[in-house]
Amino acid sequence: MLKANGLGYHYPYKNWLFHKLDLSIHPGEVVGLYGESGAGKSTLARIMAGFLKPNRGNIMVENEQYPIKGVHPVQLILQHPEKAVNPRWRMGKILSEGGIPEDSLLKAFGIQEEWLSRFPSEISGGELQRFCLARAFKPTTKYLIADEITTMLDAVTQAQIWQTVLEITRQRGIGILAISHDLYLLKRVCDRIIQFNDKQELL
Ligand SMILES: Nc1ncnc2c1ncn2[C@@H]1O[C@H](COP(=O)(O)OP(=O)(O)OP(=O)(O)O)[C@@H](O)[C@H]1O
Repeated sequence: MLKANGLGYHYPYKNWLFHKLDLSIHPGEVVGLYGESGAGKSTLARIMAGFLKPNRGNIMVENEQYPIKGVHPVQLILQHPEKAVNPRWRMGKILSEGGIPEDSLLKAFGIQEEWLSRFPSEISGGELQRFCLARAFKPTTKYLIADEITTMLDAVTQAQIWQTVLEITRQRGIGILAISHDLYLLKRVCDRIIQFNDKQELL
């Protein structure tokens, strides 16, 4: 289980974004996080993925407390995949960073051989997001934090990507925290949805 207990975070000299937040995701469960712009969703995403230390509270993944040593079992996927890749590397090198993904993953995401020799600027945003997802599904990955991962994509690509993500996570028992301000999307893909309320606490 991925479990956050009493999390609190504020940026320096700012008010608390959240101050006593409990959240748990079971293996294979898809949990939606819905909230208004600026509520603190992306900040929470970075904390859950271990990139940012909370001011209070703690997080456990499979009974191990953060910070995690070695390859992180919780992988973060961002809205803008271009921010998650080295623009000077070709896609083949980006993909194999931290281990070469299985062929079945590349096939599932429809990643074409010819894209591997291109730079990130030479493929579309949707194609780049497929690479970032394939890279995130390492053998050690247990949870995915999906922060508005299809917001910038057209409806058809959005549906294709989510279908593939859900197929893989179901097969592997991977849990997802799906963050979005698109309640319609969350209702389609999630087992349950939680939201920040006026007091910036989870309902
Ligand atoms: N590095 C930072 N330093 C100070 N304040 C920040 C920093 N990053 C974000 N903030 C502020 O913290 C608040 C929460 O930001 P965050 O990006 O987590 O919200 P969000 O719910 O993901 O919003 P959106 O849906 O618009 O992406 C915002 O008011 C934002 O301006």
